[in-house]
Amino acid sequence: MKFYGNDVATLSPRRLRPAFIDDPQMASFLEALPDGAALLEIDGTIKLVNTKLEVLLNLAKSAMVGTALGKHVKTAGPVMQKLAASLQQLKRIEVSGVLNSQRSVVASVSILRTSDGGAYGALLTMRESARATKAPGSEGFRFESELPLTEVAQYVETERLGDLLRRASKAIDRGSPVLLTGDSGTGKTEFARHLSLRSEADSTPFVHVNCGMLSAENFDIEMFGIEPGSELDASTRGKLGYVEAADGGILFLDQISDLPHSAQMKLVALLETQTFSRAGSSQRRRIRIRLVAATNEDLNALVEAGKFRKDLFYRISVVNIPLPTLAGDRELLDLLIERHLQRINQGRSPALKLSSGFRDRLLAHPYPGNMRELVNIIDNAAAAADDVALPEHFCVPLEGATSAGANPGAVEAASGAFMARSFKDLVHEFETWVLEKSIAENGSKRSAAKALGIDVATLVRKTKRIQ
Ligand SMILES: Nc1ncnc2c1ncn2[C@@H]1O[C@H](COP(=O)(O)OP(=O)(O)OP(=O)(O)O)[C@@H](O)[C@H]1O
Repeated sequence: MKFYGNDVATLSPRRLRPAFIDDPQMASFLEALPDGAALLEIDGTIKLVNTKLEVLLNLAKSAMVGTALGKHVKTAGPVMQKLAASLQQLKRIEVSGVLNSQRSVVASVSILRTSDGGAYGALLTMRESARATKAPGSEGFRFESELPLTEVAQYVETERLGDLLRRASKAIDRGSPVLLTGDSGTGKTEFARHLSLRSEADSTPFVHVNCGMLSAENFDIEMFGIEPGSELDASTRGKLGYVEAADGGILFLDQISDLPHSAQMKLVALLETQTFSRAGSSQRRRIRIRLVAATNEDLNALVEAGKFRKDLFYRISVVNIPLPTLAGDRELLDLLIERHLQRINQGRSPALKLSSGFRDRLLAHPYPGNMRELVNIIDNAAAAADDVALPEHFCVPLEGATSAGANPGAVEAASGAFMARSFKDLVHEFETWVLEKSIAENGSKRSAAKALGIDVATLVRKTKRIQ
């Protein structure tokens, strides 16, 4: 009989009991869970959803209940595809990945079974994650979840950016490296993240490495990890390197021109062989990574000057994607202003409006800091204005810091003493003053970088020069 019972369960899957789903205690149980959660039939139909899941997926309950999990793959992204596939096979799964909303999540599907083993439903859970629970804790690794939700911009895609994205994802899908070039703040990092979502490649993982934070000494350990139990392994658990963490996905090498020379050579070997050894082990491991590199330097000039290896340059610059400056792209500027305003107003009452005077200033500004600068200017105005941003709320990061009397260079300039100094020294002194002041005022390098509208890796690199 039992055998028969199991057989019936296989032929005609059991279902969640309606009384179970309709019981208000069940809904309150789901609400009490610390994660986003949904109760599913084993055919994937969503029966109950808690509020946390609605927020994570940015989908209303009414849009989910009664529909198939697989229907939401487009909205949510490949994470959902994996969950739906594992449910079809009645397998438990835990996956991490990035939703289309750019939130990094850990999600699971657990099969609910009766005591005789028959599956009658499934529980889906999802929570926002530090993507690298499996990756090393190091300053050079930017955990996706370190970006607070409010800081993750909705990606704005102009026709030009769309073309570039298509070109780059084709290259990635062919297995070719992609080099993103463009001034600071032109959106290279954001572009790389979107590339990982669009590419046919498995979009998880996406490992973002700030090369400016890798030294020649720590390169092997950070990139290749430590073999568990080897003499280098203090913890006995080993350490996962960036390369291994990126296996099957994208390794994003940001500010690649900052890689130490010896490390450049090791990177060439990695790209040529697609193999590596963990520190403390001689065993070669094969990996499949897609490389996206970014720089705001002129790599050609660095090669000429002997500061960047030619062989690495040729390896990474197969497909070059130049990102436009904001000042040179009016469509991008208009779209960014509207989207950023919408985003700010989502949690704001009364909503912020831009006066025509403020808007004129936004349109006329040259944006040396590109998109990052625009975001800062609007955020500053949102903090200063009540409901209308007026021209006096237009404040450019650093503009205030250059007023006479505020910094040593300005004091010397006023007294004429600066004439005796080289331009380079004066600029260096001013930069040192700005960086130190900002770090002291903001409490950390990361917050200082944000306040100054520069990348944290750039700030770290510049402060290294000061020491
Ligand atoms: N297409 C986009 N739509 C909306 N916001 C964007 C877009 N691209 C970039 N941003 C925002 O602009 C800012 C700068 O982007 P990002 O960090 O990607 O620039 P970057 O070129 O990598 O800078 P750096 O060279 O200094 O590292 C970020 O706040 C980012 O969220």
